[in-house]
Amino acid sequence: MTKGRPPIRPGATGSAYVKIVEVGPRDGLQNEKQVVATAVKVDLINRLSDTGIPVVEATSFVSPKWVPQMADASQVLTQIHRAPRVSYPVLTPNVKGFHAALAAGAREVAIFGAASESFSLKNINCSIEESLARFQAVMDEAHTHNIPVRGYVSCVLGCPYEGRVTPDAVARVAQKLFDMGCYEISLGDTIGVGTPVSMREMLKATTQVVPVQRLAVHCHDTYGRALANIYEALQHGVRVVDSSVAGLGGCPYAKGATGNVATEDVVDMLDKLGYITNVDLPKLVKVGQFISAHLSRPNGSKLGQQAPSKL
Ligand SMILES: CC(C)(COP(=O)([O-])OP(=O)([O-])OC[C@H]1O[C@@H](n2cnc3c(N)ncnc32)[C@H](O)[C@@H]1OP(=O)([O-])[O-])[C@@H](O)C(=O)NCCC(=O)NCCSC(=O)C[C@@](C)(O)CC(=O)[O-]
Repeated sequence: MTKGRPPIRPGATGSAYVKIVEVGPRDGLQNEKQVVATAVKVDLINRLSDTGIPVVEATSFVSPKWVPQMADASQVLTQIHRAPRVSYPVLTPNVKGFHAALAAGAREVAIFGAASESFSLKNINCSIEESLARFQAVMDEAHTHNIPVRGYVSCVLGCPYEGRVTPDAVARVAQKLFDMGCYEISLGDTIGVGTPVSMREMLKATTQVVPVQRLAVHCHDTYGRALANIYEALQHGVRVVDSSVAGLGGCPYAKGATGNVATEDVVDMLDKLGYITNVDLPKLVKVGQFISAHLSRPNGSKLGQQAPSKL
């Protein structure tokens, strides 16, 4: 254990516990220019599963014409070693994706909408209203098969095509997904333009319609403000944070957006603030170094760039 870290308390759930949702294998790798071999994805997920992270988003069942990097979704999901206390949600934009995910053994899925019309069109080729109808069909199937569904709202603090997105627009979509039955709504700052002020305004509106215990934040780090924005969200009671090991990623439909905030840096900040994540940070740092080396890319985690003796 790192010197000065609070003791790990397995199963801690109180308000000091923050759930980390690792999205690197999906959100990170979907945007890689090079083809990443299935075996490497599986290795990455297995290593992440061994760090104490409770949720590892594994892949997405989307059109391979739209996102070729996720074309091996079924192979990834069937080849990973599933750790007993880890869940492995996958993205399913429609019923076709849901059935493919189910056939590959998915036990949890996520639907993904947006608070901006233009982004919805670019990302999933339909309007917000149409997307909600598609998602309802996924929810119905999920209900039949007893599969929990997570919901995403993209562009909650700004859109690459429309600019400002109002807090009310975010709250509207978040509420629809929640009312549909999503157990958790992840609020995505897709292009990392948010600030603590815009995060505050957005959460003020969204927590009016969705209980804060059901909200997660998903911050990209384009301008280096993700940790500050997460800190702000913590002040409002948010206790679920999405992040990506080594800061992998971006979104194929949000040009210029860099990766998610690095999981290592989030866990480190939470540790230093006295929150509990149950994540083994030195192990996680090694996973970030492994994938960065494999992809021959700079490690997007500040912590991951340090020498092991300094951790
Ligand atoms: C949503 C669709 C499928 C609609 O795509 P479409 O073209 O409108 O769909 P369609 O129903 O007209 O079907 C067209 C073709 O796609 C196939 N198809 C249809 N559905 C599927 C499926 N599920 N899996 C595999 N294939 C599928 C379908 O069979 C057909 O094949 P064809 O007859 O041409 O050979 C498409 O737009 C798509 O795949 N988009 C990809 C979106 C995506 O993955 N974006 C990145 C993830 S979102 C994100 O990163 C943001 C997030 C979540 O991280 C939060 C944040 O940061 O904000």
